Amino acid sequence: MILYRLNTIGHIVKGNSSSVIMNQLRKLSHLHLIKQRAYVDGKWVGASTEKVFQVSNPANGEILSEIPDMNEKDVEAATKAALTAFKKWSNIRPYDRSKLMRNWFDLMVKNQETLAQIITLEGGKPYAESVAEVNYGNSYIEFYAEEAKRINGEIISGTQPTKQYFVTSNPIGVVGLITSFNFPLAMITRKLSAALAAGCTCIIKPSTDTPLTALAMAELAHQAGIPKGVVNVITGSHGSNASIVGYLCSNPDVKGISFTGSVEVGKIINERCAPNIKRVCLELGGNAPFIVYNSANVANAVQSAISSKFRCSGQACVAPNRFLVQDGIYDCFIENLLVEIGKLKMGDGSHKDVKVGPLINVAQVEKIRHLVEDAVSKGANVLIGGRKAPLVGDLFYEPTVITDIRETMHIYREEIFGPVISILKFRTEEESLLVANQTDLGLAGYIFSGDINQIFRVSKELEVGMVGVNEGIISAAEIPFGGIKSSGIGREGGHHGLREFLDYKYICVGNLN
Ligand SMILES: NC(=O)c1ccc[n+]([C@@H]2O[C@H](COP(=O)([O-])OP(=O)(O)OC[C@H]3O[C@@H](n4cnc5c(N)ncnc54)[C@H](O)[C@@H]3O)[C@@H](O)[C@H]2O)c1
Ligand SMILES: O=C[C@H](O)CS(=O)(=O)O
Repeated sequence: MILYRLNTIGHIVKGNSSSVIMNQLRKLSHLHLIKQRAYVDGKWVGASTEKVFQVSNPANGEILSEIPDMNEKDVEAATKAALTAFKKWSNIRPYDRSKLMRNWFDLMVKNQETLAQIITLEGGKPYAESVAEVNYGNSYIEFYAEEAKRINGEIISGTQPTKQYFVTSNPIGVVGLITSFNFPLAMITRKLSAALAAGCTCIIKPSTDTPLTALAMAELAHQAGIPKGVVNVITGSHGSNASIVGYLCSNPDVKGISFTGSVEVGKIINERCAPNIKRVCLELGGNAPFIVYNSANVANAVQSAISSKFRCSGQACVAPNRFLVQDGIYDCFIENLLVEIGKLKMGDGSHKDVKVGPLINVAQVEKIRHLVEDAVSKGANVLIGGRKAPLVGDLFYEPTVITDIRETMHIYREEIFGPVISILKFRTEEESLLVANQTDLGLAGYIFSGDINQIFRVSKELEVGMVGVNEGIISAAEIPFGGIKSSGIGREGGHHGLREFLDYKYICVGNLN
């Protein structure tokens, strides 16, 4: 049988690359969680067409694996499996759901190193960041394994003596979970854990660029005893995503879609779900302002800038996108920032001293290049970086600081999603708020100030879903993560995240005496 392999740039190459791939897999053989099949109805399966696509390491282009390039027929099979499983999963005792989720959590913790290696291999982020992501992602499983036991109803005391009012919370049914490339474990557990706790069954469509982590997680869910059909993972190439996700959006048996990704694709999904009035939760792009006032602790502001900006090489939805620095501490902030950026080492994330890895693909690198070149052509100044790093690898862009940003520049309004700090100087608080809110996105925002009155004033006025005050890393399993405006609909994490997968049912018992 000649295997047709659709590689990531869409060309069909005939089957003699299997030796390359098997050699690569042999090198990874200790990574027992690297899969070459998708996971449907408790079984490891290929695509009905036998098509595959390749997953590569963005640090060096090495092929890591070939996995199924699936289509609507494959998604239909997964949907049927999830529908069958829902009847039982939604009716087992919450304590039993909780126990199975706890089993999965324990296996995810036990396999932390292998999971982190897979994240670094397919996503490129430094290994230490991958370990942090595994811990962060696992905290959602732990949190919702507990929440599963506390999904209670209500008894409402009414004004009518012959009636008694009850409210129950019930799982919405089969849900589609579609996730982005940048946090391939945490973006899944943030949705999947809440959905499982609520009693829903799931069809996961991970990013085409980083699917291996999802498949590894499915293996551990299988080992944990989570029943067949409860968790399903469908994989697809860039050319297959629209049909796979379109099927999930339009099939009335799928009662909700939880999507993490770009605003552009989020809008497509929202439109596709509208005809069925399907529940949607959209976690979309950001354009976070990072405002440093004259009263700020500059050392803390600089360290926070580095930690929040260069996480995943700047490819984080909550990464600061526009740095607004007040005139009184501008020079001090810039001077200290350049010193710290000069310490950052770029390279393959599997090397322990690397702090900045590659971007995920050529499109991302070219987007960054265009944003910087456009800004420079309109008067911006590059203080450090500002160029690709071909000597390190095709997908590397140097950590960059660019100043004198103006409204006419694309970098002023667009989500950068790369290792580029763009800085504007401002004079007054009013000016900072005007610039900060001058975007149709509203996910996160950051304030660095020593004035408590200013902190509360600005926090109130910032048009975002989440505010970091004197802190650059704000995500946690207990909090309602999400944004406003075009950054999305709904929340993930905390008890708020459960509500995305639950419906209320009101029961009125009358004729009582
Ligand atoms: N708000 C959040 O919680 C959050 C978290 C992470 C990333 N993001 C955002 O995600 C974006 C980066 O992630 P990305 O590049 O993976 O996003 P993306 O929108 O390109 O892809 C997201 C998912 O949709 C799939 N997809 C791509 N094109 C599709 C199409 N036409 N139809 C159906 N599905 C399609 C992808 O395979 C992936 O699984 C950034 O904008 C970032 O801000 C937001
Ligand atoms: O990219 C977006 C993620 O949600 C970032 S975080 O790890 O949740 O902060």
